[in-house]
Amino acid sequence: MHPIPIMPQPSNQEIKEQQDQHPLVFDASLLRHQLHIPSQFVWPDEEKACLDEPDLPVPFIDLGGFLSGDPLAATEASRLVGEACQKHGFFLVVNHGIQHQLISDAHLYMDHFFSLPLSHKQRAQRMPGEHCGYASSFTGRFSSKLPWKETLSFQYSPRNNSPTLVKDYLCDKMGKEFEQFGNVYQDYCEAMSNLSLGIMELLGLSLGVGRAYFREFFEENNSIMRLNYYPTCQKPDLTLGTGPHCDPTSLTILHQDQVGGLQVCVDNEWHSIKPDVNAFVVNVGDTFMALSNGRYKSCLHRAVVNSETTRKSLAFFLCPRSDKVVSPPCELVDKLSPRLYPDFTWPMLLEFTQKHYRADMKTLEAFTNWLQRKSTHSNISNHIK
Ligand SMILES: C=C1C[C@]23C[C@H]1CC[C@H]2[C@]1(C)CCC[C@@](C)(C(=O)O)[C@H]1[C@@H]3C(=O)O
Ligand SMILES: O=C(O)CCC(=O)C(=O)O
Ligand SMILES: [Fe+2]
Repeated sequence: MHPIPIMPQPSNQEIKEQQDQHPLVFDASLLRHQLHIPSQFVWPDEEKACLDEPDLPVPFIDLGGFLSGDPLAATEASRLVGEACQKHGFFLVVNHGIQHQLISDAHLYMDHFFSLPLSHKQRAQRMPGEHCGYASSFTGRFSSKLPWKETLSFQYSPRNNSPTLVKDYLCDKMGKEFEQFGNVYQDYCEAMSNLSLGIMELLGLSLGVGRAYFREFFEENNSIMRLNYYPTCQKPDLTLGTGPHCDPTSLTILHQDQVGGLQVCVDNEWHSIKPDVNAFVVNVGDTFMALSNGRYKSCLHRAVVNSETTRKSLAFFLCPRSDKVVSPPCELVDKLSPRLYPDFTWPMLLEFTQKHYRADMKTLEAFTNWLQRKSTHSNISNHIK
């Protein structure tokens, strides 16, 4: 019989020294057991989260009547949506028409993907400056306040442009055996895009620009789907799964699993959003805030992690087609409400968040200043020519 070699286990001090000397790799299968949290993952005191913020009692908006064409139900749903968007920019929807099976498949296939060994997931490695692909935390991208999460992101555009974009991307990166995996997310994105167009009708009604206005604006969208996977962490009060931010995108439709961890900031207080398997959390992002000329708020939120259970969320980020100019309809601009943001296109804001600025709670303000500086600069250079 051969003796089984027993590897001596490194002490926490040794782990700390090793990590301070070698480039950081977020391998969740190892890091989730470690008592020492590398300093790059430790958030400053003023941004540290409390894991059990009080639940926010938020009303569920029932979309059943609206989706089946009842005009009175549409008026009521748009009133509730409008109220929530003016106040804090997020709400929950139920009876949304998305098959329960599709949502549970989307969660199940996430488990398959993120349980793969790191090297296998890295076949889809996100490239510097790009927003799509697999990222194990953002170790090569940022050097501090790293998020305790792994993500897989991909682009989505509705059917007539590219009916198999999602599936083709995932199969191309991960191999042919990921065809079923690709089909699930292709279908999930299509369902999310349709749901978001319905919500755009409610937003249009509530803002008084008509039901069709934003639906048409977003009909051909260039959206992003992101799978967020938050491994357990031995010191969850030091870290954050996703730091405090407003989504730079237009509208986010999020499905969180039953673990809990999403928190939103309302009137300067953080609150937890209790998971509900039947509900989607919807939030306004910076691009829609600009489109509504500031009438609707881009919602400030974050995600915490815990020491017991891995958490998952599915985020669909609705974004305008690349060539659409983000400019509010004339009904939302007048003497009392002058233009708050300059015209821009989604690729300009996306590039800003991928190359110049890490998205946080001030992205839209920073982007506006950046655009204004750029335009002053180019006016000066044109003048000099
Ligand atoms: C366009 C995007 C950038 C981020 C992914 C989408 C929409 C939300 C952005 C993000 C989640 C905001 C918090 C910071 C961020 C770096 C993250 O923690 O993932 C952001 C995403 C990103 O830049 O990759
Ligand atoms: O995981 C969550 O609950 C929130 C994630 C999030 O805010 C994001 O991906 O933008
Ligand atoms: Fe977000």
